[in-house]
Amino acid sequence: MKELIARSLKYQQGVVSVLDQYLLPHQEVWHECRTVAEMAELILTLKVRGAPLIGLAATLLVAYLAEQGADKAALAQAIDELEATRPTAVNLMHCMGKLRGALQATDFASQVVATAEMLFEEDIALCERMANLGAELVKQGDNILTHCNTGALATAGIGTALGVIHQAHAAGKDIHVWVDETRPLLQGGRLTAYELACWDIPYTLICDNMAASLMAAGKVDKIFVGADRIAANGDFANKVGTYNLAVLAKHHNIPFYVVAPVTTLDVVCPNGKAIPIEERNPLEVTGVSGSFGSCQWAPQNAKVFNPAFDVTPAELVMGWVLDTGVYDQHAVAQGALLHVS
Ligand SMILES: CSC[C@H]1O[C@H](OP(=O)(O)O)[C@H](O)[C@@H]1O
Repeated sequence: MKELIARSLKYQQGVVSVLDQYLLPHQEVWHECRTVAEMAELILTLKVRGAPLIGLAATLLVAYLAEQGADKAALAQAIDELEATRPTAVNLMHCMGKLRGALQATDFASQVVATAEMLFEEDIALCERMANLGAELVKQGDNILTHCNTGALATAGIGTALGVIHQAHAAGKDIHVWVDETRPLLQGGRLTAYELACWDIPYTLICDNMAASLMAAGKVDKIFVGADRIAANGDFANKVGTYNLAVLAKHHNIPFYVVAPVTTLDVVCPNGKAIPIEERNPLEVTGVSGSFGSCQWAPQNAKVFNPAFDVTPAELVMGWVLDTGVYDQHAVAQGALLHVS
């Protein structure tokens, strides 16, 4: 496999390495990964996270095993086990499906490696196209609100929603970003703030419960978020708290955009009700972020509801920014997303 390098994932000197996103922004720790169990643990604990990145990390691990001489049955099992790690992000299913196709070839090992290289390099190009298309929607001086983390850490390229923000800034549009901290794991406060600081993009960090009053005060011009799965009718799943923003945006008449590559589309999924929502460990809610559950602040044995995602109905979305174009509510209602992937 050729050398492949992204912000939080790389294949270099014959090994797959991932940046531990749970420890960012205060520690940059890379983990070498040589087994399915190691990669599964990294994904399950969100050391490796972000819908596109999850799929690519799992893919590189399978390609590494293929190069190490794993047989077809072992590779098929690796694909199944990695696909089961996180049920909502369809990019993982997309990548694993492509690898299953490669396994059908006589020269399956080289086909798996070639597929991994293609998917990795494809994501870089998809991010570039989304960033350019989405940046056209940003006006000079816009105050943009975003949720969770959708930057270079979550993809092999510049990111999805944060890629749009990066490109708009690079085009000199003098923007400011409101960053939702994104409870409970603080992907916004820890990772998006970190990426925007690295890019010298002005931002202000807020708690998730502060977005409403900012919108009411007229301080939010547009909202850009990522997605983990977009259904055929345009309903989409994204980090929990996204639906809140969409309802508030509708109430305050603020343009609300979803930014995602076509690999996030699931046209077999008819609508948002059919998207599986991952529920996670209660300790993520009751513990201090980064303490791995060790520093608990909630009452002992508190009953906890911890869905990692929520679903936003298509009617709350002004536009879907995909790498193939920007689709408005009319186009999506006409089934435009069915003919994209
Ligand atoms: C371009 S990342 C898309 C998506 O993934 C994140 O979820 P997680 O941090 O749990 O992997 C978040 O929902 C982002 O919007």
